[in-house]
Amino acid sequence: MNAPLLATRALQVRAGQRVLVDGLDWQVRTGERWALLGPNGCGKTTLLRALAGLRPPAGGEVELGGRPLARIRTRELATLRAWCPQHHHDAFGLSVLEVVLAARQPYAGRMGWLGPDDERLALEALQRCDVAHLAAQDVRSLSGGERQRVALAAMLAQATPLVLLDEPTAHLDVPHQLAACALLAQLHDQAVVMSLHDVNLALRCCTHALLWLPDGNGAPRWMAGPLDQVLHPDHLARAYGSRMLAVTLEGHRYYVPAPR
Ligand SMILES: Nc1ncnc2c1ncn2[C@@H]1O[C@H](COP(=O)(O)OP(=O)(O)OP(=O)(O)O)[C@@H](O)[C@H]1O
Repeated sequence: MNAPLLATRALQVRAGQRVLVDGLDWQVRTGERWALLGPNGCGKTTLLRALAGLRPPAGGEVELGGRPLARIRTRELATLRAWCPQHHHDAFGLSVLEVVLAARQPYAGRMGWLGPDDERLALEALQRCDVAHLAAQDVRSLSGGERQRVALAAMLAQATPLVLLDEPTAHLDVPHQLAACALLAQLHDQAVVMSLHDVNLALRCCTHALLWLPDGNGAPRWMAGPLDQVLHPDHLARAYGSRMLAVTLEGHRYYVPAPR
């Protein structure tokens, strides 16, 4: 088994007075795709931001490639992990190609110049995300789904060993959700951690899951492991407070909420 790329040790994450994650010991390896699952407000985004190095943990540590995240400088960090947030705020009228090229900036030479290879990689990424035809368009004019696919293209262009995505399929229509899943499933040389609301998408494109479970009193527990161990109907019912039925259609397993 290869060494963990991302590891947390006794990780604690808080938001205000709330403890969202407590004592999390967890490891992510290259080739694995983890779904972060749990109800609204359980802490998926806050945990992802802590893993990305965008907020300090309240306790414990995050390690990337065996090094404490806090000791990795910003520029190097940008070559090690890509962060694809849930919301995109575009302040300037950059073209779509310029936005994706910005993801190549960590690899720029001393003068900050990008080369023809960077442009080729950016264009390839746009093509893989079905937005090459928008390359010259002002990023502020895109639809929600188009903007999301441009963000995925930027993530591909950044070419980092670790990819962290917050609800990457939000805003996408069903064919593009499936295409995004297929794309992420091809990233065999990278590790992927993504928050998702759709358990069935997780079943389709992930190998592992980290599932929020309520704890009667005190901090919640996050259950980590291979998908088929974690995504059990009983666990999902505890997490979401709603009974789930497992069905098999054309050889694929799906979960549907039971009628109340
Ligand atoms: N500074 C803060 N002070 C108090 N509470 C906060 C603060 N920041 C975030 N929270 C709360 O922390 C909780 C976790 O938020 P987070 O965005 O991580 O949840 P999430 O699981 O990603 O939710 P969703 O599925 O709705 O996107 C929320 O209840 C949020 O209101």
